[in-house]
Amino acid sequence: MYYPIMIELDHKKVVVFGGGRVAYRKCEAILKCGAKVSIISKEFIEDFYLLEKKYSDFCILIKDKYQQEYIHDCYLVVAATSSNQTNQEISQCCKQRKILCNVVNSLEKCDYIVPSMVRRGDLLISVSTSGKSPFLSQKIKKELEKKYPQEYEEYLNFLGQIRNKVLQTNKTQEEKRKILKEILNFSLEELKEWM
Ligand SMILES: C[C@@]1(CC(=O)O)C2=NC(=C\c3[nH]c(c(CCC(=O)O)c3CC(=O)O)Cc3[nH]c(c(CC(=O)O)c3CCC(=O)O)/C=C3\N/C(=C\2)[C@@H](CCC(=O)O)[C@]3(C)CC(=O)O)/[C@H]1CCC(=O)O
Ligand SMILES: NC(=O)c1ccc[n+]([C@@H]2O[C@H](COP(=O)([O-])OP(=O)(O)OC[C@H]3O[C@@H](n4cnc5c(N)ncnc54)[C@H](O)[C@@H]3O)[C@@H](O)[C@H]2O)c1
Repeated sequence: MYYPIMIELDHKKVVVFGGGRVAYRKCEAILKCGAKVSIISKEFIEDFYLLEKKYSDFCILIKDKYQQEYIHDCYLVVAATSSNQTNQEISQCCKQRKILCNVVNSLEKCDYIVPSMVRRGDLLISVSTSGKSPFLSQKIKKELEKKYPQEYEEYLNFLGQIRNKVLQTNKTQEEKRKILKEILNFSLEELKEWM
């Protein structure tokens, strides 16, 4: 059974192998979290060059085939080449160096797997099928996107502000808990009026 965690990637060094659609999806998600990403591949799809522009201080594209020297002093690795043999070598190298590696073509070789995600600011809803059906994860994600629209970002920010205020009062622990639970019965508009 998998144990879910949220990893702080800000300014951490991540190495991704592969320059296709799957590597691109992984890189985009990792770059959004503020990591420094080196991407090594024999070829890159066009979108990578836009990504390199957008995250110029955080992203470097290296046109080369896999070599183990690239796996040095890094925090996370993604093996996303189309060569099963290469992905396996990357996985082995990471094991020796005790670096966590995601292997996109082999669940068994993964030290960690990536869930499907709905982000609304600081609200993160993630879905995983433990590798059984990534398409089901994607389907459930789409359902959740409808149930939790963009407004949840502002709503959560507001709840956070109210929580800080309530925690600063000299009410009892029990009273604070009661208020923080009850405010969830109100919509953003109602809370704004109330404040
Ligand atoms: C959620 C998402 C996140 C992401 O990739 O960031 C993700 N896969 C996504 C899409 C997707 N993946 C696949 C297809 C093609 C259709 C199909 O085959 O079903 C599509 C659809 C598409 O591409 O649109 C095929 C596939 N996936 C894996 C294997 C290898 C294997 O099973 O061993 C193969 C077969 C490869 C082959 O045979 O060639 C493995 C993994 N894929 C995972 C995550 C991890 C488990 C997540 C979970 O528990 O559900 C895990 C274990 C490892 C990992 O990658 O972390 C992302 C949805 C993005 C979104 O939310 O929109
Ligand atoms: N985990 C997932 O979510 C998921 C989803 C779909 C497919 N897959 C699997 O992911 C893999 C990649 O899929 P894709 O669509 O991105 O493939 P792709 O063929 O578009 O891209 C593969 C990339 O790997 C590079 N490459 C190949 N050998 C290399 C080497 N030795 N060193 C460096 N780079 C090398 C190629 O140049 C290419 O850029 C496939 O094995 C596929 O089965 C995984």
